[in-house]
Amino acid sequence: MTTEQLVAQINKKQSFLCIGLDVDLTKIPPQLLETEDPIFEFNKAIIDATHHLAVAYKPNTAFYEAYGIKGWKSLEKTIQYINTHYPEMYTIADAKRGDIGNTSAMYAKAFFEDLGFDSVTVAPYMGKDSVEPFLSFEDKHTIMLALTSNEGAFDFQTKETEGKELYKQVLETSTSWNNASQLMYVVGATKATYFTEIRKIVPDSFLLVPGVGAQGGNLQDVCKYGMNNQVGLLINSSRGIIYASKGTDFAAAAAASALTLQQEMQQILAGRK
Ligand SMILES: O=c1ccn([C@@H]2O[C@H](COP(=O)(O)O)[C@@H](O)[C@H]2O)c(=O)[nH]1
Repeated sequence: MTTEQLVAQINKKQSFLCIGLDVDLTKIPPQLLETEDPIFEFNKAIIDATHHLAVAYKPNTAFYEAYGIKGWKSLEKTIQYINTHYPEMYTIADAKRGDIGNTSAMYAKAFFEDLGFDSVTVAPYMGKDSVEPFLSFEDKHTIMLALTSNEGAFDFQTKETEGKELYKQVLETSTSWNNASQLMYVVGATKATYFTEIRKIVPDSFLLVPGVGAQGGNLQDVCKYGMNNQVGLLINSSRGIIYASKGTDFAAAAAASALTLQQEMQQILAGRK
């Protein structure tokens, strides 16, 4: 999916919500555990109930890899289900990959070609030659960690070297890489006050923003400081939506939780006019 197609979906749905599909078998309704593929059945119900309220789905691969081959199969079935039934949805493999060039090329092939995701998250620590193999795929985005939502972000990302914080160096340097227009960046919702500085460096880029909901990030603040004239934000909530209820009403409860965020987003979008 191109950036233009993503922006068109945001305008059409009046939503820039990304729903995180982080399936933990200890948290899903017990009756699903009796099915052959509980992870997929859970995802399918959530997707069918929420696709009209969101523009993106983000399975974090850790939640699938944790269950071995069965988990990877569930991930494959989930992305195939989205691509077949809701091809307008933007998909993010939250895998945080990145390695020497030839290895990164294989990661890119796995997520873009084999699984068919629109984008993948990548760690910037190994630099340009570890990220560019992802960027060489047409109409695919590479979402690089910039300033993460966790407390540990302050261990390295905000530390200064040569008078500049590391996350700013990551942002600035990456803008010169081949196909940099296909980069997006992860910035945590818990770091709302940093968005002004980030927008000075990457005014036009999309930012994937996790941390709303369970981690306590504030949607209004993120939008106030981080929104650009194309919206430029994908706000992710995982646990806050998919575990809204553990009962048989889990999909309806997820939809209600997604609706609350979508309505808040619609109001914010209306306020920009
Ligand atoms: O800085 C980051 C980068 C990634 N994540 C991931 O996003 C979701 C957040 O889940 P919630 O349940 O809404 O807290 C999860 O997959 C994280 O691994 C992040 O939180 N922060």
